Amino acid sequence: MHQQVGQYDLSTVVNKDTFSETVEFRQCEIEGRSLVTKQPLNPGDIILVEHPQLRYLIEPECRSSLSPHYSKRLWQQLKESIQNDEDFSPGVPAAMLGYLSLKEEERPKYDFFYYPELTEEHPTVQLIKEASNTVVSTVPEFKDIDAMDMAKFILKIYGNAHTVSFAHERTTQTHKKRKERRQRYIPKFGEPYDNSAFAEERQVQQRSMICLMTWGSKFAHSCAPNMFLQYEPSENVMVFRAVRALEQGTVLSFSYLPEDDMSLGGLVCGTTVLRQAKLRKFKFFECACTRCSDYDWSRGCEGEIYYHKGQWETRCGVQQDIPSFIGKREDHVQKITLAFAGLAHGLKPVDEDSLRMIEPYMEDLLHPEEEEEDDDDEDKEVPVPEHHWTYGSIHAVLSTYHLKLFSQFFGKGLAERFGMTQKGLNEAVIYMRFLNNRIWSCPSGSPGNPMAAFFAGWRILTIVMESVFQGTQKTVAIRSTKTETIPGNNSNNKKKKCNDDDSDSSDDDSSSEEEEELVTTTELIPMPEIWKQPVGQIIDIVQSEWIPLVTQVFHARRSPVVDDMLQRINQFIDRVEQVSAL
Ligand SMILES: C[S@@+](CC[C@H](N)C(=O)[O-])C[C@H]1O[C@@H](n2cnc3c(N)ncnc32)[C@H](O)[C@@H]1O
Repeated sequence: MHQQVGQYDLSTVVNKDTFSETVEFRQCEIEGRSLVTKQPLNPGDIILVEHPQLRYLIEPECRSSLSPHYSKRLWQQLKESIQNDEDFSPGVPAAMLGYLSLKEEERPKYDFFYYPELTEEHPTVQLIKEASNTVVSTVPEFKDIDAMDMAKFILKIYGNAHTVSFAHERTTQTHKKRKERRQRYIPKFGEPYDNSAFAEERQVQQRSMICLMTWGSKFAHSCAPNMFLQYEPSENVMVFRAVRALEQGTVLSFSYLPEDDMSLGGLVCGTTVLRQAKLRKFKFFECACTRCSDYDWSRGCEGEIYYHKGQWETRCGVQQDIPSFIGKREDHVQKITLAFAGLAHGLKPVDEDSLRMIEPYMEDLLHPEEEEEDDDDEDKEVPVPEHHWTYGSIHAVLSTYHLKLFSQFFGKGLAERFGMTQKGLNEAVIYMRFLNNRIWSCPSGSPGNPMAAFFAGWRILTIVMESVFQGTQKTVAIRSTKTETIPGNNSNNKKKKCNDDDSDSSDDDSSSEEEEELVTTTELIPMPEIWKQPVGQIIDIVQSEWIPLVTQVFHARRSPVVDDMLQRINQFIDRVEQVSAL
């Protein structure tokens, strides 16, 4: 089967011509029906721009065009139908509301979507069937619904839809005032670089929405995908771009696991076992992508032993200490690292006790204390291997702790006295190198996931940038006289004059005080010598790898979010250059 996409409905596709020229619809051996390139493509080429066929909020809070049937009572009843499984709350209730909003005549459109057979012994299939039966027999709004048709619809959502997060700004009185204050500051101090204080003040919440795409759902999944997808809320379109050069006849893929997940790369940076478990549970298939078929590089096995398809393979001899990390202890370390990452990155509130534990706990994972010789060798703790993904996450958490959390809780002065910034910068270098060596590309030479590595690294880079900005400037208060605000006058000279006046304040003429006001301004100060090496190493990675990749991938169609990221990186590099010259 080689079919032209034009034989089907292209009404949701924005770039109909290029989409039809670029891809064809084929039955592939591993991935089933898929979209395959009809011609060679370059990184950044736009493959598909598509409006969702259906979209709704995952967690609605009021009745709106995105959830026309919402009511507090109904939502509660639907949630109760799946109360035994946390993983599915609120995905299933939201899909049920989505089904309720479908018009009868729209239903045939959903025949084009793949779903697993209802007879499958798959736990998700069973759960969705049971929940649908319960709701139809107990909730009045659903009494005329065919339970099995709704179950099929929910399975189609799970199997095919995309979850997109978008910024949602809350506008309460306080926030309005804060916004105004921020606007007043911008002309004085410039745009803040993710100054998280401002980010919190703005109260921009991330909301999640389900988008079902007619054609976007036909692409295969890969953990080392050849496309990157991004939702653009301003146009309500999903954009699929090539991330590397592709030959004619290549199966197009994106990652069904979110790559722009900023919680340190999430699953895409995790082990094959974790990624496959998630895809099995929510997408109903065993992933057979190149990264899942390769050795499991994120398990930290190098040189001698490889974890491959559930068992150890050796080339030359056995290294006992590496496998001993896999298993119970590995699971434990993963859980702890992820919990701390959640705290460190503001996903959960951090209490002081956990904060105090972060550093010693992470250090102990990296360098476990030597235990007394024991008969029971099996329980002997080994350091987290250098190439295990949790090793990367541990350094990301430590970097965040040193650069941000410590000073937030115990004060900036103390942090500086303890050399926290330098420690944090060193940790950031280790993490960013880890991402580039392990996730960006696979050590076997097969492609990795550079976009996921970029987004995971961005989380740390913003913290690094913020620390360097803060550490290379100081705020000084100066007196300024209103009468001196002559257009075209050099403001620096003006400030200098005021300072000079200040130094001789004993001679101040008190009659002029009425005309003076206190103004704050920032002055650049040199970067501490010991920061220079890690900051230079970070800039090397960003300049040699990150900027070229992102610029290439987004060149044909710009993205406001990515433009903003690049602009902030460039401002950071400029700042480092400026203060180096001081
Ligand atoms: C969203 S659908 C993709 C379109 C689907 N092939 C169809 O016929 O409509 C996802 C399904 O495609 C197949 N698939 C996609 N990527 C795969 C992969 N990396 N390994 C194995 N199967 C894959 C699986 O059957 C999966 O359930």
